[in-house]
Amino acid sequence: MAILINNANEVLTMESDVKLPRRREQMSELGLKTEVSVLIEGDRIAMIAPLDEIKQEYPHLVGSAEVIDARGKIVMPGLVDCHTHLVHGGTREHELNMRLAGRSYMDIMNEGGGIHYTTTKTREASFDDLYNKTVQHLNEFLRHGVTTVEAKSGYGLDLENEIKQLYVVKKLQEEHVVDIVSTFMGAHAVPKEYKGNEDEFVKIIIEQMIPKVAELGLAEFNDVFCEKGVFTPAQSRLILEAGKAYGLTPKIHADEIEPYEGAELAAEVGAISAEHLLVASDEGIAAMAKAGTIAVLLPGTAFFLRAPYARGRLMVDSGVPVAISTDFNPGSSPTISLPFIQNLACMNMGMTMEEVLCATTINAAHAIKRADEVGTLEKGKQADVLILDVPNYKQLQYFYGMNHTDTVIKAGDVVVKGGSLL
Ligand SMILES: N=CN[C@@H](CCC(=O)O)C(=O)O
Ligand SMILES: [Zn+2]
Repeated sequence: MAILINNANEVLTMESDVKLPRRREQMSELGLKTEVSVLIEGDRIAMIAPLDEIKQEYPHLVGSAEVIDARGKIVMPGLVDCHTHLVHGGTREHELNMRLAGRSYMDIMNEGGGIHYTTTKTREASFDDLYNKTVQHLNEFLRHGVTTVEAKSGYGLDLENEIKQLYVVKKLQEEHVVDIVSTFMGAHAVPKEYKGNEDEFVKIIIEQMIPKVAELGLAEFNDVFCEKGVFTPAQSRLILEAGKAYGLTPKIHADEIEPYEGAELAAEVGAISAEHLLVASDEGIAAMAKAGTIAVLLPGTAFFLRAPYARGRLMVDSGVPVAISTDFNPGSSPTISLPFIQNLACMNMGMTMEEVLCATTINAAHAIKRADEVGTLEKGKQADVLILDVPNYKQLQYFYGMNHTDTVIKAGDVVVKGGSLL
C-alpha cells in the first residue's frame, strides 16, 4: 500500500545533518521544502521530492498509490509527546477551586490529595477500566497529531499496582496504533502508608520494584520526582543508580516547585533528560548543557499551577537541547493538546515558532530514544505524517489554542481524516 501526498504549501521534513539532540540554532532547522510530494510505501517514507522525480523513481508505486491532495495545507512529522502520566484512575477537577483560592499543589498533596488521590483511584480501578480510559486518551492524542507518547507509571506506588499500570501500557503497545514508550516511576510519591518511613519505601523501589520491572521488560526508563517533601537528591540518586544497574535509563522530575539541584543531579547521573525545570539554577542549566542532558519543558504545568515558567529561552541559548511536552496527568496538566503546549512555549518561555516544532518532534524523539524511527520525515523512517490545515507553519502558533490537525498518517495508515478519527 502506498500513499502520495501532493500539492502541500510547505513540507517541514525537520531533516538536518545533526544526528544528536539539537541545540541552539540547530533547533531552527525545519528542512522546509515547497513544491515537493511525499511518497509513503508500506509503513516507511519512500521519497520526498518534486512529483516528476518521484514518478521517475517509483512509476509503479505512484500509479497505484492513494493520492491525498494537501493543497493549502502543510505537512510535517507526527508529534512526539515525551512526558506523560498516561495511565491513571479518576480526575481531579475538585482541586481546581482549592488552588484558585490559594491552596498550593504541594499542600493539597501533603494533606492526602493530589498524587495520593489519583493513587487511590488507580489502585481501585480494574485493569480493564484503566485500559479503556487510556484508549480514549490515546485517541485524543492522535486527533491532536501526536503519534508517539511516553507513559510513566507512578500512581500504583506498590508493586502490584505499578505492574498493573505498566501492563496496561504493554497491552496498548501491542494493540493501539500510537507508539508508546514506557517509563517506570515508582518514585512518583511516598505513599501514605510509608509517611515517616520514607527510606523504607526507597528500599522497596530499589530492591523489589526495579528488579521486577526489569525482569518483566516493562520499562525502558526510570524516573523520580526529586522535590522537597517527596524524594531528596540523595534518595533520587540511589533510585536512579539502581535503575541503571538494571538497564533502565534515568529521567528525573527536577526543580519543579522549589530549586533542589535536580538539574545538577540529572547531569551527574547521566540522565537522558531532566523534566520541568521551572526553577532550575544557572549552575544546573550549565551542567546540563555540558552533559548534553535534554531539558523536557512542560509549560502546561506552569500554566495550570500558575507557577513561573521554565527559562526556555536561556536554556536554548545556553546550548541545552530542549524538548517540550504536555505532562498530561490529572493534577498539574490535564491536557492532551500538544499544539496548545507549543503556543505556551512561544508566548511564555520565549521560544521561537521554529524551535517549538523541533522541541515537539525530533528533540522529543531523542528524549525517549526514538530519533532513529520518528521525529523527521526522511527516507526509510516510519511514516508518521501530519497534514495540518494551515497555509504556513507560522499560523500554528498564530491561531493559538486550536487543533489544526486535518490528517494523521500513522506508520503508513490514514488514522485521522478531516480532523476525525477513522
Ligand atoms: N510533579 C509530579 N508529577 C506530575 C503531576 C502528578 C499529579 O499531580 O498527579 C507532574 O509531572 O507534573
Ligand atoms: Zn510528570
